[in-house]
Amino acid sequence: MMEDHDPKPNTPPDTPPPLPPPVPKPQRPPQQLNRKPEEDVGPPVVQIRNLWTRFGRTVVHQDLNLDIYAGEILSIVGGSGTGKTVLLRQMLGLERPSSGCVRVFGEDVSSASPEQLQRMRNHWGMLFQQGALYSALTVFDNIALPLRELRALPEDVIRDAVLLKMDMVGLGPGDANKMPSDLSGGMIKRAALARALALEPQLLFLDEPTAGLDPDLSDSFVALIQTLHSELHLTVVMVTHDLDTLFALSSRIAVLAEKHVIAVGPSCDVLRVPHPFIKHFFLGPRGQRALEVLEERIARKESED
Ligand SMILES: Nc1ncnc2c1ncn2[C@@H]1O[C@H](COP(=O)(O)OP(=O)(O)OP(=O)(O)O)[C@@H](O)[C@H]1O
Repeated sequence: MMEDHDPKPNTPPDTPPPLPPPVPKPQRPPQQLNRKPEEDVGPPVVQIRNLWTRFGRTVVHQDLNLDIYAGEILSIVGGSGTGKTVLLRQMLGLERPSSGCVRVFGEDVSSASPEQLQRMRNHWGMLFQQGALYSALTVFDNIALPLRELRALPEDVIRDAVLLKMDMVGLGPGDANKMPSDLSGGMIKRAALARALALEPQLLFLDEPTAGLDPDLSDSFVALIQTLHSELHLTVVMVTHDLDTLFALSSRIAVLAEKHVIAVGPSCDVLRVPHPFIKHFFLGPRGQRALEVLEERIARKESED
């Protein structure tokens, strides 16, 4: 999708023109990757414009721009300290940028009042890496919390909604009264995902969703996210260091380096950007292994289709 359209030579089919000598493709400057997917996907769900973040004299983001479109899974990657978490927190309205703006569903999160933010948050869900569940509440009460906070729903409606969400993430009614300390790592993630989905959000934020899971649990959690993403028509914004998760889930990847987004696009396009971080992150031994797994998955899917 990233290449410009080559004009077709206007010659009759029986007289093919001689093949020109191969011309090396010019390297695209990375910022040219920063454009929307080709299909008509409407206005961005998340729009970040000219964003600067400073902590004292430290500049973390410098004139950062990023658009996230409906229905995609956009993953943010970058080296340690490049500001991925801060950016996620700014999208959630938990931190304000020093300047610039972050719009979610067209509303400016960066200047919203606490009341406006609360209303906006009812349209998105968050799965945090840590502190996923309240340890003093049962699984049921953790998932019911966002519904109860609305102060508008009767308990029987809440009960049905919670059990439905538990079923969606693969938890049974027998898990409802368990405490978080009784759950395995994979079940904690599933319960936290159920809570993130409690208000039926259109937008889901995931911070390191598979961190701390062993490879099998990680694979099944990735498969669950894939299923929910397509069944619920979610837009997903994810921060992850895990290359298997990244390649398996991402529609597009945004790479943070040098204080801004140096490339954003499908993984195959981002991998071609000649930047030292991209080479190091994606094309080292870990990246090669994850790519091989991805290629196997694609080949398997193609042969099934
Ligand atoms: N409240 C704060 N006050 C001062 N500096 C901060 C604050 N929050 C974040 N930072 C700094 O901003 C930079 C970006 O932090 P952030 O946590 O977003 O990085 P990250 O890309 O998520 O890193 P990692 O991959 O290691 O989690 C870091 O240098 C961090 O120390």
